[in-house]
Amino acid sequence: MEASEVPVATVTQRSQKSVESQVGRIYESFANFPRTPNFEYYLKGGLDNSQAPSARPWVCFWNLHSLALLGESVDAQLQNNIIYFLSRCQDPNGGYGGGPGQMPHLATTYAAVCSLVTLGGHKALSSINRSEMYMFLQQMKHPSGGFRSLELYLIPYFSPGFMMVEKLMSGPATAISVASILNILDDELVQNVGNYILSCQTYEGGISAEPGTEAHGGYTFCGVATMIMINQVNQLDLPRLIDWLVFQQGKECGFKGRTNKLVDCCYSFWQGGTFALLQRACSTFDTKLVIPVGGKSFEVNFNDIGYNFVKRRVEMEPLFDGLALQLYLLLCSQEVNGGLKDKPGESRDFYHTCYALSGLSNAIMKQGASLQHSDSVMLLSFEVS
Ligand SMILES: CC(C)=CCC/C(C)=C/CC/C(C)=C/COP(=O)(O)OP(=O)(O)O
Ligand SMILES: [Zn+2]
Repeated sequence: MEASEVPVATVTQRSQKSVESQVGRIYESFANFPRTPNFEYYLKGGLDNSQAPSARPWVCFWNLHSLALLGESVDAQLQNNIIYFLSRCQDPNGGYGGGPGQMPHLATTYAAVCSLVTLGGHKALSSINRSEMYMFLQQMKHPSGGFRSLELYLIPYFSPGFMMVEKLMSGPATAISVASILNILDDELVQNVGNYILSCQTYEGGISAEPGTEAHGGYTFCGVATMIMINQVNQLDLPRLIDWLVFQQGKECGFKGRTNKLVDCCYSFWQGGTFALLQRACSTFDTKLVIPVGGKSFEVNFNDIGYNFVKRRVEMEPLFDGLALQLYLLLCSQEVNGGLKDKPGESRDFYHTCYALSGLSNAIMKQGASLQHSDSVMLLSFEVS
């Protein structure tokens, strides 16, 4: 080949190469960072506590909720052990940490409270310190309407002492549902939460973890459930939200968490459960999904949330293919030796088992049938006091 025939990279191709190598370097350095105990890390934790040392109340919740969905109970000895263990995770100033002596965190607080409510009974419920819990939730509140997950969150690999105010969508959802379950929800805690969630609804229609980021099934469930609990769900752009949601059921029949990603059994609950919430919320609108835009403020009616809401009759047609979803869950997500997994080729874990069973339970519900008590524990509240 003559020298003149050797293809010369264009300016655009050279810039593209340079960007790719920069991005490659960023990925490489991220891969070498020590993992922070963030939600995704411990969600994907393995089958035993040792792999999820900062998520032990979650391990309690995923297993208790799975057993409840299967109609099983735990024996008295195990119940006592769980109550005792969670009481050791409770901070004297309110909230629950990921293990005994760990700093309280909203996500583990939510998991601990849901575990105790699932167990039920005086001993479990009275172990929750409600007045300190209220103080803890107040401390976690941020003026933007978001909630911090931890009081101070240090990111050592940025700069020492850098303080990140973590306001992921799971913050408002866990804080508001804990307050609602414990009957300590008030106007002060609700202040600005709706605005924060509205600022997270994206151009696609789904809800993101924080403003300006990508819509995701997990955060969409959190956002919608929270808006229902604070009686502001009709402020969201619901037609657009439902449009986004229906496109998340993939051709494999399971749900994906976000556009152009792969299906994963846990979204059977996060996305499928959002349909269940919207079907109940929308059944009360006389406007049939024509939602007024802007301005109108809605009063919070704390009596119309929780178990009453979950038991509402559903008049709307199903909005996703529940039978196809059941097939995906039963044929593609089940492990031969028990447990459920994200997708074929992955291994089973407690998190996916819990949310695949929750999604399955939602998918097999008959039109108009009321939810079982155990189906509703996730984020939806009922009063315990
Ligand atoms: C109440 C509460 C605490 C709710 C949590 C909500 C929730 C499940 C958020 C999603 C976090 C998560 C595991 C994202 C997966 O990202 P990925 O990039 O690994 O997976 P993807 O490709 O499916 O998006
Ligand atoms: Zn998953």
